[in-house]
Amino acid sequence: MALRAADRLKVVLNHLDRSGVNVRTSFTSAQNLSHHRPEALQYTFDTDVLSPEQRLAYEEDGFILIKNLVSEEDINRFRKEFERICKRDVKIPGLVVMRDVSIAKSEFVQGEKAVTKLQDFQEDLELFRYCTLPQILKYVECFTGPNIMAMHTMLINKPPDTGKKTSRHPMHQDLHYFPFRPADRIVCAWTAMEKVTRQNGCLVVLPGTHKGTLQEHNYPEWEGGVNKMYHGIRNYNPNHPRVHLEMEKGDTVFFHPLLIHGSGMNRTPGFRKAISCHYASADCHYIDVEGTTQENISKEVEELARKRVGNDATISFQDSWAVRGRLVQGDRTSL
Ligand SMILES: CCCC(=O)SCCNC(=O)CCNC(=O)[C@H](O)C(C)(C)COP(=O)(O)OP(=O)(O)OC[C@H]1O[C@@H](n2cnc3c(N)ncnc32)[C@H](O)[C@@H]1OP(=O)(O)O
Ligand SMILES: Nc1ncnc2c1ncn2[C@@H]1O[C@H](COP(=O)(O)OP(=O)(O)OP(=O)(O)O)[C@@H](O)[C@H]1O
Ligand SMILES: O=C(O)CCC(=O)C(=O)O
Ligand SMILES: [Fe+2]
Ligand SMILES: [Mg+2]
Repeated sequence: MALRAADRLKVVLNHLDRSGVNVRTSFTSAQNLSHHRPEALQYTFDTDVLSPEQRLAYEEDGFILIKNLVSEEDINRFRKEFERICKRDVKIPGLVVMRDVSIAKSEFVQGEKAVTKLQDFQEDLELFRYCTLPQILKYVECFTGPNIMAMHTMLINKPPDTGKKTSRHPMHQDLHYFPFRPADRIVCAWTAMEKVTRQNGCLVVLPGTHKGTLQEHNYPEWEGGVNKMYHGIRNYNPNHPRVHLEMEKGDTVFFHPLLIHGSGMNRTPGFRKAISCHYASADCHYIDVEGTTQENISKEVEELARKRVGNDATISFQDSWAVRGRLVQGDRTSL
């Protein structure tokens, strides 16, 4: 019988360990992204944080769940700040408050009940504290190396579904939104702000899909509507094995930007909150997405930027990321 890939990797590791070859990728190679790394471990660095089993699991699955990583106290503080923002007690530069499409386009609902997502909270000192938590960065470093940029921040407040199924997030790869590479030096940290279950629309992931390529994305043809920029994979295969990531408050999943994921609708009367940050190595570089599958999202982002800042200034897709990115560890070498 064929060995599972994870078992194959274990065999490779054991063999290399016994033969005295150093298989533990070091920060020396992390700093130089083009440096040769053993093929056995392509996605992680050894920083004495992930066990060999955890590294193999991430290599194999493209995600790893760490239980109880963020304290109750911190999460309660993030929740308070979210409430302050929704009540408009604070005005944060650059922050986007997004309402669910089915609510925004029909009823008039005020306050946090209308808010589906906060995006770009990098200027909010309290929420941005999430991105700098040492226990998060300790893990992030295993994927990005030591120079770390917080590139994209979100607080997701998945509302009870209105009946139109708009609370779903279609299956996608986050890399679709990012004009920087290499993909393996990007990681998302996603922390449950309360218990998340299949009932309230937990994350759904397709393990191993991080080993594939970036797929074509566009708006799914959903009768009840789709939220702005919620692109989904065009040829989504509903038969691929799925994992529902049920998590407790404070549990954190780290996942690769090519991992196909989404979330189902919220069938409960409560809101399902999560806070997340996408990190990238500061050594990553911007790419031109013209003529690629990312051209549609880049046009959409540039269009939205034009609406916000007016026609005179042009903000490119790449610029939109460069202005939001914040250094959280090491040196801002490139991004
Ligand atoms: C790894 C990354 C993965 C992702 O980030 S996926 C999601 C990324 N999504 C985004 O970045 C979207 C950010 N959202 C926004 O920019 C804003 O919320 C958005 C959609 C422009 C609305 O801005 P507002 O300031 O609320 O503007 P507004 O109330 O005047 O509405 C303007 C027009 O937009 C519509 N709208 C509002 N919320 C929407 C929604 N959720 N989905 C789709 N359309 C929506 C609204 O009906 C209005 O349309 P119209 O002009 O009247 O036809
Ligand atoms: N046609 C589709 N195209 C893209 N993504 C889809 C499609 N249908 C569902 N999804 C996505 O698949 C994931 C799972 O959706 P689903 O509604 O089945 O949730 P679920 O939590 O698995 O619920 P259930 O318990 O009913 O299976 C979500 O990310 C959802 O948005
Ligand atoms: O919290 C969720 O439902 C998933 C959100 C997500 O994957 C995203 O915004 O990229
Ligand atoms: Fe995502
Ligand atoms: Mg389902």
